[in-house]
Amino acid sequence: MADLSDFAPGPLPRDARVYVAGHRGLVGSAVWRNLEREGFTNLVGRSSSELDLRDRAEVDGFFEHERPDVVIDAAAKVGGIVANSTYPADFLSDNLRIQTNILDAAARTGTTRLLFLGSSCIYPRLADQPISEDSLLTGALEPTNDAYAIAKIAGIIHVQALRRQFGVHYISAMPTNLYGPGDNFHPKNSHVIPGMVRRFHEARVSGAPTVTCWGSGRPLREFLFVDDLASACLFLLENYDGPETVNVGVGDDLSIRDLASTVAAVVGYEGSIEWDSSKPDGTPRKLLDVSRINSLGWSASTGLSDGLTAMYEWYLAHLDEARG
Ligand SMILES: NC(=O)C1=CN([C@@H]2O[C@H](COP(=O)(O)OP(=O)(O)OC[C@H]3O[C@@H](n4cnc5c(N)ncnc54)[C@H](OP(=O)(O)O)[C@@H]3O)[C@@H](O)[C@H]2O)C=CC1
Ligand SMILES: C[C@H]1O[C@H](OP(=O)(O)OP(=O)(O)OC[C@H]2O[C@@H](n3cnc4c(=O)[nH]c(N)nc43)[C@H](O)[C@@H]2O)[C@@H](O)[C@@H](O)C1=O
Repeated sequence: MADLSDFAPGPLPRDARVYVAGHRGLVGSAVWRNLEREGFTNLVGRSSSELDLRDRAEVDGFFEHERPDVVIDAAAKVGGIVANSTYPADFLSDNLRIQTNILDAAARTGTTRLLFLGSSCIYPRLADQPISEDSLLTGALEPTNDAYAIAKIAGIIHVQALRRQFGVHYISAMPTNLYGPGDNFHPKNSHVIPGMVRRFHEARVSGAPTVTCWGSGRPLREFLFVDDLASACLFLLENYDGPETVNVGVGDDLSIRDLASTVAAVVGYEGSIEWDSSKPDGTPRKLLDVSRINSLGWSASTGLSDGLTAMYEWYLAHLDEARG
């Protein structure tokens, strides 16, 4: 294994020991697939039942034993707008513990490269659009996910602090809203795209004349296909070594109302769509400025309709698994 203690842009050795935290989740499974495709031969993963990342002693023991060279942290308590507003204490506490345990253990046991994943909800609710990385900590957060956002902001600062104190090559990236194969299709706790895919699919199959979606349909959101994020993760580990976080998105957005029509078309649902205004809208707009990652040489490659089609094919092939 080559010495990775000095950063130089370029391919990581394919025999580097890479720990993908959260390797069974939406992001972690895509990262794992991409690393295998790229020829990595020494991957490490643990499910939450094998290793509870909230438990500091367990995490210390795991790192002492496995001593990964590279860590991609895609483990977190994750959910859509309703899950975030219903369980804020869990989103704050679980995520602070998971990321703190991983970051401290990695630095202590000699992990040389690490990528921490946050989320675009770390930025102020009314940040200027598109949202640049410099908007961090310049205004009040969106209340439906402030607890989760504060945990993720702590992760960014923790990465910066470890770089300053120990000189490690750890970085962070902030993805926009994601979707893809292996998503969470829970009817209440999921994000908007898997929630809609499931609802429109079930309505088409049952012949229901109406599907009800949440909120006003007016908020604007940007959506990144998860395999594109997986390629960005490897790209950043191989090409970026700075304290500032890096946004990962596609650079354009659409209204939730237009998203609903697009998902309905992909699924083949032809009934009407109604809106439940008792459900929260969340932040009015969340479009990332992706010029930093674009100027480094990476951009997203999967369009929304292609990504949704691939996701729906996966859903149809994994109906039992997807319904939990
Ligand atoms: N989905 C999205 O739209 C977005 C996600 N992100 C970020 O991407 C990352 C991954 O999210 P995503 O893949 O969607 O989430 P998922 O819920 O699909 O996956 C999360 C993973 O974390 C693991 N995990 C959770 N709690 C624990 C624990 N206590 N101990 C060990 N492992 C645990 C789970 O393991 P297991 O399956 O074994 O239980 C699971 O594999 C997160 O940091 C998230 O904030 C950022 C922006 C948007
Ligand atoms: C990734 C991101 O995810 C969350 O923030 P969010 O962007 O608000 O994400 P969401 O996907 O849940 O909703 C987007 C919009 O869509 C509307 N909407 C319509 N119908 C459904 C629906 O069926 N399900 C859901 N979930 N939303 C729906 C919904 O009312 C909202 O206006 C945060 O937890 C945050 O922490 C975070 O990081």
